[in-house]
Amino acid sequence: MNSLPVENNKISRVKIFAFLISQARIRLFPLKLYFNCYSFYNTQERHLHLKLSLLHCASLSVRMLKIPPHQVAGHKAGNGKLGPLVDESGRFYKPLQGDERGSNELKFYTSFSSDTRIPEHISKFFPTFYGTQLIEASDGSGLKPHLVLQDLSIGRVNPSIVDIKMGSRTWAPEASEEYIQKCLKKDRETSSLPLGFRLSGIQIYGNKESGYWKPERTSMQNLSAEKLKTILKKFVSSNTSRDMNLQPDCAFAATVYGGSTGILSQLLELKAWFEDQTMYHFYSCSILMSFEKELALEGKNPGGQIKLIDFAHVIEGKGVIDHNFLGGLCSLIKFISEILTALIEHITEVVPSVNGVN
Ligand SMILES: Nc1ncnc2c1ncn2[C@@H]1O[C@H](COP(=O)(O)OP(=O)(O)OP(=O)(O)O)[C@@H](O)[C@H]1O
Ligand SMILES: O=P(O)(O)O[C@@H]1[C@H](O)[C@H](O)[C@@H](OP(=O)(O)O)[C@H](OP(=O)(O)O)[C@H]1O
Repeated sequence: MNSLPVENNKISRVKIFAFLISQARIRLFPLKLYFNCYSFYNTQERHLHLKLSLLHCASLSVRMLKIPPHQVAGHKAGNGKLGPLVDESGRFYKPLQGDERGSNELKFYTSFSSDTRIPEHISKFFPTFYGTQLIEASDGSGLKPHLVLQDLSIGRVNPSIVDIKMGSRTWAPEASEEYIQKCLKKDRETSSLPLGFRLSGIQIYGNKESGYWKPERTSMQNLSAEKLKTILKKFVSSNTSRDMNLQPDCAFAATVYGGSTGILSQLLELKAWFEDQTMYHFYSCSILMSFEKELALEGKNPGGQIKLIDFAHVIEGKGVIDHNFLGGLCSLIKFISEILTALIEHITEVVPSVNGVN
């Protein structure tokens, strides 16, 4: 788009007035304005009009930024802290951390989003990357660069979400000795080392009355295999958030974890790629698992999905399989498969006796 050459193209006061009026009614979609309104504008004036309208809309959307309502882990905005923000159009703004974590995550998104070697059935597991943008930081420190990502919770009303930090080891070989020691300690003290992943944060929707069950994050990180399986069962159970201490009934396991489009199927698709790809090593990356329980309650598809997030510690794979991530993924798949197998065994035990066969 060319900018308006002032000498050749004087804009009359009437036109400027008309433009200002249109700005007062700016809720109209700018393209509609561009094509339908003010036919007395010439092309260059219309281009200028469109540019200003878009700028105005951008500033409106910036004003509507808010703290993500469904964030379960990581650095959080609020109380003067720096954290991600979302807008109503479905964008998630993650502040670029000032050190190499920020530059590394930006490097990853830039390279991955234009990497033609990534098949579409794999890129769908990653948030869409829209570049970076300077926006007012949540800690009040002024304009700061943010990664602009697809908001994975957009359209969800009451999502159940779990952030699963993958791998027995959460540090990349290039990290500083101090950082390695910090991570080593945490990996040893949590389920990361023995089980290949840890639950970084979780929220489980109960029902309208009881709302969410959102336990203290640290209480979810060092679970034994048995307790971890119970949490993954609770995730897909009909228990309200007040009766989470009761035995989970796995009422929605089949529709959320099972089926041809369910979470297990998606995990297996991801595993097949990890068994082959040697381009990246995803240290400290998370799988975000979510679904909408109310849809399951209504007998509809609850939209179980997995997405990969947090790429601050991703490094080049240099032709080597990412055994660290793959090991964690196989372990997670085993947990979910066992939950589904137990469900099938339970049904085959119960159904014949109901029919009087046994
Ligand atoms: N694209 C996204 N859309 C919606 N929610 C997201 C998105 N990315 C992250 N989140 C939410 O934010 C949380 C933290 O994300 P992320 O791990 O990227 O942040 P972080 O501050 O780097 O975390 P950490 O401190 O663990 O390194 C996730 O658990 C999830 O709830
Ligand atoms: O070292 P970094 O890159 O700055 O970020 C930390 C890292 O992602 C840890 O894995 C995370 O622990 P979790 O397993 O709890 O997510 C920790 O959260 P914490 O500060 O809340 O412990 C983060 O601060």
